[in-house]
Amino acid sequence: MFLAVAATEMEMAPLGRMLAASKVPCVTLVAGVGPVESALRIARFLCTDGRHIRGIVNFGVAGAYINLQGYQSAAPLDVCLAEREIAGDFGICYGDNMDYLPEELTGRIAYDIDRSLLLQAGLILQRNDLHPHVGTFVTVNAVSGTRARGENLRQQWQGLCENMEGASIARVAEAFGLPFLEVRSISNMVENRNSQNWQLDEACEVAAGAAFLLLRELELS
Ligand SMILES: O=C(O)c1cccc(C(=O)CC[C@H]2O[C@@H](n3cnc4c(=O)[nH]cnc43)[C@H](O)[C@@H]2O)c1
Repeated sequence: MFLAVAATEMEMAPLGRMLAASKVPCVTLVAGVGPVESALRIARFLCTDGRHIRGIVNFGVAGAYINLQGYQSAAPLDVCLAEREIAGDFGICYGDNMDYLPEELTGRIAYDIDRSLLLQAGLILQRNDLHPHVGTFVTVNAVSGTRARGENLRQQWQGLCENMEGASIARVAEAFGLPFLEVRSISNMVENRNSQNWQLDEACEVAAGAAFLLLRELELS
């Protein structure tokens, strides 16, 4: 069985309904917002729950970086699959800019997603008419509240979108030797903060729908 992880009840609720209306076997966990709480709750779960877990699927909402170079960025309610996760604000902060400490001090801050699992996930979503953006997700402790900060993170990492848990969940999955996937739907653009532009409810539905498809079809593989 896969472990499906979301940060909040709001993100998990639609998946709970979809699982209840199906026979897809899956364990779910609401792991909390932010890298510390999510890593703690997942590690505790994996150490104490007796069930066999064959992989972790992290799903939920994310903020999309606005691409200034004429390339298309992800738009609200688009589906995004992580090919790489970065602990993007673990370092030295100069206003909107980040610099990073030596790896000897911090350990790795970048996590590549297993290529064959990512390919399988992309095909599953495509087959079901969801056409995911595939790219680098940046994990932050603080939601970027200015477009300038988002632009710096985007440029630094060729980032597609940001969230607050993915890199730490990838780290936990790696420590427990579990395959890891992350799928998110865009609830907001990373811009000068305007919470009226956020489409949280709709993005939670889209993200859960994508996670359900992945869980259903990966379970058969
Ligand atoms: O400010 C509010 O009123 C508010 C209400 C509900 C949720 C929030 C969040 O900040 C959600 C953070 C949550 O969602 C992910 N997320 C979504 N968009 C972003 C973003 O632009 N930057 C970072 N994280 C984002 C994140 O994974 C959290 O779990 C605010």
